[in-house]
Amino acid sequence: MWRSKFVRVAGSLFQRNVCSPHWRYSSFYQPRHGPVTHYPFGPYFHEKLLRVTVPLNIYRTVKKDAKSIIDSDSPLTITDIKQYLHSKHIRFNDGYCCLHSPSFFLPQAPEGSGKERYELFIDKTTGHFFCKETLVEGRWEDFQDCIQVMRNEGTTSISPNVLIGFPASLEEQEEHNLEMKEVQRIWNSSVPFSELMDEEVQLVKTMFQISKITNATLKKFGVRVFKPTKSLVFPWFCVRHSRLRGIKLISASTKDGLQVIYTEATVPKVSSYHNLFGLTLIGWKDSEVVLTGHEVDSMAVTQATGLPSLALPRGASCLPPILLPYLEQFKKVTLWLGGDMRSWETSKLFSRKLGLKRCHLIRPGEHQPCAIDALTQGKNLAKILKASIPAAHKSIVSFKQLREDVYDELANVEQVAGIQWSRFPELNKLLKGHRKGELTVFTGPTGSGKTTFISESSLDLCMQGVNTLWGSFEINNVRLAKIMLTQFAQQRLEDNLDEYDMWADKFENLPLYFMTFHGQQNIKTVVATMQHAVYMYDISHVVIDNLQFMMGQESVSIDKFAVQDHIIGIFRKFATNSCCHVTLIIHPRKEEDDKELQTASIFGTAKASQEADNILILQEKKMVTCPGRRSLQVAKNRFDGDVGVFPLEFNKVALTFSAPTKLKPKVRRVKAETNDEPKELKPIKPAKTKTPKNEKQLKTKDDGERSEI
Ligand SMILES: Nc1ncnc2c1ncn2[C@@H]1O[C@H](COP(=O)(O)OP(=O)(O)OP(=O)(O)O)[C@@H](O)[C@H]1O
Repeated sequence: MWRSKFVRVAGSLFQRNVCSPHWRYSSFYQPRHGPVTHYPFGPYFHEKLLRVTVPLNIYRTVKKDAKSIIDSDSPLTITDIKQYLHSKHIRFNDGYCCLHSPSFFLPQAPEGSGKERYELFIDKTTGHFFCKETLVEGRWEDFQDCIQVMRNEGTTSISPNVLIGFPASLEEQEEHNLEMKEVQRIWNSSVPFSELMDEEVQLVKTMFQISKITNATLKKFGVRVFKPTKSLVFPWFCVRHSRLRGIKLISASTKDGLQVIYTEATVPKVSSYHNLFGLTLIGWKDSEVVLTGHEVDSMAVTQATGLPSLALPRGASCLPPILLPYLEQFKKVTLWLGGDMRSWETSKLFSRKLGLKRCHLIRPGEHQPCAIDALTQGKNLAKILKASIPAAHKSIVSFKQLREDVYDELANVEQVAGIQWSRFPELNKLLKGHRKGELTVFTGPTGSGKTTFISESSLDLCMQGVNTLWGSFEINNVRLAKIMLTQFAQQRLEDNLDEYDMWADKFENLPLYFMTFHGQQNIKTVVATMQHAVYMYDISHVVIDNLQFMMGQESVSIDKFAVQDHIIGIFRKFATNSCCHVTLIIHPRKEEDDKELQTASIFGTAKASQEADNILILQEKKMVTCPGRRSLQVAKNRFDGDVGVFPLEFNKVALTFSAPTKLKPKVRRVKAETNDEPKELKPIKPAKTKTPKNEKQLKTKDDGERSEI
């Protein structure tokens, strides 16, 4: 569907093709036929990523379209941004994550008058800009457009309404209005603690384990109680206008009359809920902040220490770059995201995003739990904060600096082993868990169900909060999402269409993103997109289906295995540097009818197999007596060396491989010879130049043919 957007700039209407990567001003307008999308998050890669949810933004509309692919271009760098600003004589200060510039959406104070306010923030990584005063935001291209318009008009400022010319669709507007009504309704019917009876206050505090939080603190942070659902209500106020923008509800319920379960809900939905809880209490002179993962932790910190504290909107799961401008004023940021190893790992990653030099980390441990627990246990929070360690590390360290880390690994064996699959306990037994920074190579015969299996296993992790990015080059995103949704609902939704919205609503809230690539792709572009996704959405698991789509088809004379090794090396480096797990699906290089696949069936040389931390093979034949049955072989496991095989049962209705709980399959362990070398690895001579007969015909499944190599 072809749609255009119109932007009203300084009184003129310019047609804008938001799909074009090079669109600038009207004279640069390049019409291009195809679907139109607009993503507000980044200057370059925004059209290569697709989230399941549609973030609602009143200034911008965001459209989902699986086919919105743009040609490759060189990524934006901080040097590009600075050079542009210099060339246009735009003043700026270098901040931690952003460049700060006087906002051209406000009347400009004369240079050197001392009245200039550097309220416009330009993200150093993406070029995305945000004016804290007017709340106008946009892409780097939009920034350049505004400058161009001002130059043409001979003005030094521009109306903030310039970017409001992108109307949201009626449907989105309606959804937004409904959400705001809901926010107001819940807020108006919620009760401040001061209006509750003493017994009620005690009951609520006991239920939410916040007995040590005083009524004064709850009042200061504006927390209320919504009686109909027995929930705590945390407000999201706009800092500028004190307007209510959203709410977070935390409800408590009991399971089996014993265990208390807390559930969280936000309006608007999580993807657009960008509240830094506590922001309204921050003064412009504050130069130090404690960043926590939960609202109650922030309240505990402020109450116990008097220090400003902010809570991230989605806990330790992500730090959306749109929040970074609000953290620029702080010279010291202490990350105290929780009391477990996962929060610790995340705080190390977030400190990279925030600027290592200003970040300090609280190391979780028995004596340093999360802030609310520390308060409840009567610990000295100021002392814990004082013991925080600088995030910046030196290139050379001694064991003295490592000893605490080593102790943590020994004392938290389960957490170090990674996230556990809930649908595949056999994988937990062999691999022990899913860990950040590893490279898993997955193979299996053509059409054996590789995509189906990895789809379910990645969904399993995603449902547990692992931020996941799919690069599906073979089947399009609609088909992939359909498979995942079926696996999520564990039923044939074709026969239960009335349940579609209910499942889709739940599915939409998963931290799941798709690259919009399809067919052959350049590895550099793919990796750059992955890097962007890690920055924007804190992705910790990337699935690539499959490597053959990055191999290129032009030159038949190139040694294909050398290319494959090279690509595996690139993914290895990405996994390590970005602390992100990469699962790479690879077609086997040879399939012989009567033989099981081996590690050597995938790789050209032993070097490539050494790069992988885990090697998984979906075996189709011979492993079990019943023909057509599948089993999963863990052929390499660098974490602890355990390898083995277990049968898989395919459920055609739910498209799942996970066995029903009653019939859990048994794992057959195979002792690995070494940790690093797969058991059945044989030295293989690199293949010569001959291309397998049908390799040249590599096509996407949507081209109507299966990929065969
Ligand atoms: N164990 C199984 N038994 C029968 N059908 C299966 C099984 N696993 C998957 N399928 C079905 O086979 C088809 C192909 O599955 P899938 O695309 O996952 O295979 P693949 O190994 O990724 O294929 P390719 O080698 O072409 O990439 C799908 O329609 C899927 O539902």
